[in-house]
Amino acid sequence: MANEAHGRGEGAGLASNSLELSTSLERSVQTRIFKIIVIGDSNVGKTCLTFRFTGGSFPDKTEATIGVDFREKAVEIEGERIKVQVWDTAGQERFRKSMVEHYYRNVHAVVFVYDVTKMVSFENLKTWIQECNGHRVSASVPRVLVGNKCDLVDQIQVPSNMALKFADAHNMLLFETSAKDPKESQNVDSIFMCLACRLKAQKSLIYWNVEREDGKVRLNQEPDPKTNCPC
Ligand SMILES: Nc1nc2c(ncn2[C@@H]2O[C@H](COP(=O)(O)OP(=O)(O)OP(=O)(O)O)[C@@H](O)[C@H]2O)c(=O)[nH]1
Ligand SMILES: [Mg+2]
Repeated sequence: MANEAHGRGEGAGLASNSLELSTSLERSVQTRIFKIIVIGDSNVGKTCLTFRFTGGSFPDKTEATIGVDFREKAVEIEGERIKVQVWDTAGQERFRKSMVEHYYRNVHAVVFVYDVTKMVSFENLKTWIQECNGHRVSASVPRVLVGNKCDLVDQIQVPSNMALKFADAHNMLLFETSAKDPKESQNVDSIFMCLACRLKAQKSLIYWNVEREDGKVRLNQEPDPKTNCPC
């Protein structure tokens, strides 16, 4: 009897375990991952911006990024849990050469960054856009422009109207912000959240995270032209 009772108990345990497993599997299968790459000259603050978004703080010290650093943040948009995977790329040519193909492969959105206190970093945006276009990034992949280091008010070289004109000409939204200034942290978040909202509406740009299975599955659905993006 004792064995029987024990046996029954085990069975119930198994059932609840498998229920838990399937629920967690379902949750993980349903998590979409959006790959967003952050591009721009060295020293413009790409690492600090991605750190601010994913970690909520400004790093005390950074070193030039070598290759790429990945940072992830789970966000919830209209009740859906989404993983925003930020690819913080190297600005220095020697540290990025071998990685460039990987940056652009299956990218969902691109963030171009310049430093508002360095005109040359703004002028170089043309080259970054050319590189991006050269890697067959589709026109439907959303792109935004970010002018960083706005806290250095006395040193600003790139006027807002010039940046806005450039952004308009390239069909991008412009964010002027500071990774350093804590008061700007919401603005930094909105760069990535705005892109995530747009991507959520584009059903073709979906990667499902099948954590317990081999790799990721790409779904080929038609894009949904309707967007709920608030920006
Ligand atoms: N004042 C100010 N300094 C910043 C800001 N963002 C970054 N910095 C500083 O700018 C320097 C470069 O920042 P990083 O984030 O490492 O630059 P990066 O674009 O990642 O550079 P690479 O990895 O070489 O491509 C660091 O000394 C940061 O502290 C900002 O918003 N304001
Ligand atoms: Mg960096």
